[in-house]
Amino acid sequence: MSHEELKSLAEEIRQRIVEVVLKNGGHLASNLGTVELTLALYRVFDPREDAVIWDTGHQTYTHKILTGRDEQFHTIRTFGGLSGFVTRRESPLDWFGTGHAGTSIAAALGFEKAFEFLKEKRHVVVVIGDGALTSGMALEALNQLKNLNSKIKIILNDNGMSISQNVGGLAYHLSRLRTNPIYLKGKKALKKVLEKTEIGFELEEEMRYLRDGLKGLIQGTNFFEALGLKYFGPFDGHDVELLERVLKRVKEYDYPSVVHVVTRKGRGFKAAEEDPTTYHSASPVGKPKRLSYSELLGYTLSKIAESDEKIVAITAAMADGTGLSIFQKNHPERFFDLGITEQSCVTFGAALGLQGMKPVVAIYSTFLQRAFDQIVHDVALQNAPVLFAIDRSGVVGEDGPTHHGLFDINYLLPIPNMKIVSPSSPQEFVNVLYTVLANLDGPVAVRYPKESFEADLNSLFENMREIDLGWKVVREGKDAAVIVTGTLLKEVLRIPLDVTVINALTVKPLDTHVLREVAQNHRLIFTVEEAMKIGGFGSYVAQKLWEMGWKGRVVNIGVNDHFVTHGSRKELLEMLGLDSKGLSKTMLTYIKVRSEEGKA
Ligand SMILES: Cc1ncc(C[n+]2csc(CCOP(=O)(O)OP(=O)(O)O)c2C)c(N)n1
Ligand SMILES: CC(=O)[C@@H](O)[C@H](O)COP(=O)(O)O
Ligand SMILES: [Mg+2]
Repeated sequence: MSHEELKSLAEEIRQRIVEVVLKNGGHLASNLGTVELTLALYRVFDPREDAVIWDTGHQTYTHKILTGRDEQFHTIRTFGGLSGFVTRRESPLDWFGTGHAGTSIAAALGFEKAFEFLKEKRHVVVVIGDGALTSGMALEALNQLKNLNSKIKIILNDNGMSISQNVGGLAYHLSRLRTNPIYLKGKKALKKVLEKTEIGFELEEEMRYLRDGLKGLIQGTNFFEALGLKYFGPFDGHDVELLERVLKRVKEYDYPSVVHVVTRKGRGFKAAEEDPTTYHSASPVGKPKRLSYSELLGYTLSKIAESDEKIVAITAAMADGTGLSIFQKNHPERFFDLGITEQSCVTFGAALGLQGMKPVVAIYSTFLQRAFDQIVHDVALQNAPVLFAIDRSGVVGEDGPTHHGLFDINYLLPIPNMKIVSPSSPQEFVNVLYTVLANLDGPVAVRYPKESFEADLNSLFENMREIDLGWKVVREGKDAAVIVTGTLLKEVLRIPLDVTVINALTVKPLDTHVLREVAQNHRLIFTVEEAMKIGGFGSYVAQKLWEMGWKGRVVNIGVNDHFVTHGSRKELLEMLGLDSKGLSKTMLTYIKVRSEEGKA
């Protein structure tokens, strides 16, 4: 394929991505940045033979289009359609499934060792973004490459951005490499040579020139070389021909190598180039804008922090997603973005809390999984006052199984000192934050879903007050009792059955007073939660009921023991039987059984 043909193929792919993502939603900016890089990569490495490991996996739409999924591409992120991430369920050319950042280099090392044991001759290539590179996992694995005699090739896709501006010392180092005049001069020089000669271009010499030039200019250490890796670049990541030549040469190297390529997030789509943060994870066009729980967190914390200067907020590279960018605008000196470092965020929060501050660590439920040990060892064991704002708790929708927040109740429940609260409505959410921050004396997790709603902020703040975090009986009925935690309360209240409904605001501790009363008046109790059933809220309630010596039947409703696919949140709740229709059906079945048993 000629250079011109490649260029027009890139353009065609780019247009297709824009068209589909504007309709389905998705990671537009990141994908527009990797079109040429992917084309060059697959002209040099064969993903059927060589293990190509994508970090995070949100930038792989061109990879999908080029690896046999062009026809289904229009279904991406829809229920039953292609995943928005890399998954082995979808293609053998998706070598290593991902959705969380930072796993690629450790996985690549594992593949490389396996190929050595199996005596298979394959190259192992990583594509990792500058944001993902700052995560602990990536840095830990980078540190092992030399030690393990690795030869993996790492393509560092540097666009200067995580979801928002990339932060930290490494980001600064990369920006210095990117913006140095030798690179800019070298880029022009390379271009000239390429224009003049089709063959015989000694790229290695050019690369050496760049490398040595950079070394001198940077005065001191290149981070990658200090770790014993060969560093090449930076190169223009939108120049397919140049990248192809670079990769061909690097492929032959017997060293672990980093090829630093510079790309532009949102490339070719003006709105995304100008605002890559908004277009990082774009909503479908035409979706009405409502207030989300994340934004409500940002507004509420900003408001409370006006009169409480102890409050500080911490994010792991998700300032916008968690709504903390709102807090950042209002209280910039009390906002911390530590990059993709969930573990560090939790430990940083623990220490702040132990010194009398009121840290709010806002992390998506799925990413907080990374920091389990820090929650146990640094926070709970020392009873450090930390408010965990656990966003995207429950099913998130289109991002699918790597991103659903279905395990938080289950991993937090057994931790001593930990309190867990699941508000059922925006007003309750505001009041819970207010109450918890006014009384913060140990770890408290507040979990809320990826949901939006019509809301009047003024009215929410007018009604903001300290509340009792105990359970409330919100409806009386005779056929059964339903104890529900979180925003599924609204689904339960739509059920056309004669049941008592209890809003279980706290998952831990259980409100044993209300539970005892409910147990006295009912022989059938349902628990409802948007979380895994095994080891969840329902099991905890059941355990308490047995300990009380209750003799009735308890039925736990939640997510069964399997991973949940992608689709809209509505479709998934329906599929899981967690919407009012599904809940009603399950409950009716047991109510009938119970009444038959009563007759017998
Ligand atoms: C462990 C973890 N934390 C946070 C995220 C959310 N996240 C997804 S992509 C991203 C930014 C990644 O930046 P980079 O690797 O530079 O990729 P780019 O989008 O810039 O191409 C973040 C923070 C994640 N996927 N995994
Ligand atoms: C790839 C990734 O992990 C994030 O970009 C995530 O997809 C964002 O999710 P939200 O759109 O729910 O913020
Ligand atoms: Mg980036």
